[in-house]
Amino acid sequence: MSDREQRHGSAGNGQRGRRRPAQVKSGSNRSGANRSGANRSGGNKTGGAKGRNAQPGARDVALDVLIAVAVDDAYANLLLPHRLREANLSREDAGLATELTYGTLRSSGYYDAIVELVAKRPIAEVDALARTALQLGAHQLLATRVASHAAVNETVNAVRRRGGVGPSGFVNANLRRISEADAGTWQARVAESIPDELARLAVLESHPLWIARALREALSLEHREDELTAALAANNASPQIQLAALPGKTAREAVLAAHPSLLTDDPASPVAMKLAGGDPSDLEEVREGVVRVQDAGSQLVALALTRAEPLKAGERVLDLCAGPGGKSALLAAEVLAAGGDFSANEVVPARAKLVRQALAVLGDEQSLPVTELDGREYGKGREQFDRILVDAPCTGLGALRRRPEARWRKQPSDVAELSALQEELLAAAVNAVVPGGLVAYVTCSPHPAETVGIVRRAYRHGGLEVVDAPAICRQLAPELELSGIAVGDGHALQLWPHRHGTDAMFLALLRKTDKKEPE
Ligand SMILES: C[S@@+](CC[C@H](N)C(=O)[O-])C[C@H]1O[C@@H](n2cnc3c(N)ncnc32)[C@H](O)[C@@H]1O
Repeated sequence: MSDREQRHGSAGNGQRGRRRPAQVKSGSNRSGANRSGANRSGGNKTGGAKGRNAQPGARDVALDVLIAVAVDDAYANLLLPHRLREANLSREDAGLATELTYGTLRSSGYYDAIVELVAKRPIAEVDALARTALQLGAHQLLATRVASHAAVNETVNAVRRRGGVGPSGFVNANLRRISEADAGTWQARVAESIPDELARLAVLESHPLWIARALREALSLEHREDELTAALAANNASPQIQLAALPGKTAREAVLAAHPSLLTDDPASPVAMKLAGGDPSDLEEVREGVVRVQDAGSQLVALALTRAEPLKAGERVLDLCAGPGGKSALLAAEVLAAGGDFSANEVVPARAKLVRQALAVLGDEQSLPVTELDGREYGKGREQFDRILVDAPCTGLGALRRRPEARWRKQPSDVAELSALQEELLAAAVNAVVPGGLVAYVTCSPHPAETVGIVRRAYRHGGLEVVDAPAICRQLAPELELSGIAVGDGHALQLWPHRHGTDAMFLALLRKTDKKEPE
């Protein structure tokens, strides 16, 4: 029976049919366990389906991608389109394979917790193929409307096609056990098995414990710890595609009017729109480069720098960490429209090339120069700027909903490494800006060590005042409910997927004062 025949229809759009579930126990890092367990399986690694002679179905494709992600650190968003093309699935089965892959990846930690309960063994002792297939089967059973018998039989068949009878027997037995209770019952059983409240929530919402703790700490800066469940849950939903109309190149209203059935306006930025469905490149304006695919939070924080006060002719604006150029395009459009000078910098040459491509519709390399320096070199020479964006390299914990496997790959040690670099980049920007000039410090992470921690240290060095970023953003996005985080003598802004429908972008706007106060 084909996937299509057996499926009663998935819950659709990446959302679960009922309640979603999740992972860990008492602080153990499932991410590490995941990979070590996977690697111990050895053998075939991602080598493809053994003895597969029929056309692969949706579950074969999903299983293939999930194993490549678990064992070979593949990126699902890169590999899946490739495998879908190879398998030549119907549109419907391609949709099912996509939902199964992303949904399983997001909730894999939770499904591991269920597998531990049914298999009565630590998940690290389950080999990679069986573990991945059990996650995939559990996802179908508990979070989609796929019929139970199809979820079990087709998943077991996919394992057989790939790995032989040994793992398929284990997968069959345990999927049958999972199928004996409904999603709510499993949720209750997993919850009962984890006494610690935060660890329980982390597992139920399928996040590593350290990330759940960091998000709770970030929310506590706004006295909103009670939003933690919503914040975690938002990372388990597929984001809607948001677009930006490039100022001076096109107007949002004109684009909205041209595509009333496809686009709606998005209140998170003055140039933002939401795409109802389909491929953004179907829009002529996207193909022309005057409308860009861009998270609305990214738009808002970039525009906060150019609109904090009116740009004057001749102002020099720098994007210090520009690759791949999303915010550069928006900033450059604003600066050129005001008669200013824009330049960008990106240390990785391949990404600097992407910045040049992103800027091409606005001007040539002479009018919009892109340098390839380590950003920490800025501020050492005499070149000065009136406004600088530091969109710092960060853990990306604010965009977990976009990369389903990312949460299992990040490590707490990444934060320490990146925060040292973030601090130096911000210091370089402060040196490179003129007295009275503005620096926007931005991360796509709400982790306090990457956000307020960095800004507070820069403020303590003296010579800065904290401009009220929430107040500026309220003017740009009056419909958003924006609270502030106290930093220095002002407030910074933290956006959230669950509250604002954007990535969790952080913004601090800093003005260099004339004289430097002693520390
Ligand atoms: C968060 S991304 C910037 C995203 C970009 N602003 C956009 O909207 O498309 C950070 C960028 O900083 C770059 N980067 C990392 N270390 C850097 C350094 N020392 N100097 C300059 N850029 C750096 C990374 O390669 C990455 O492209």
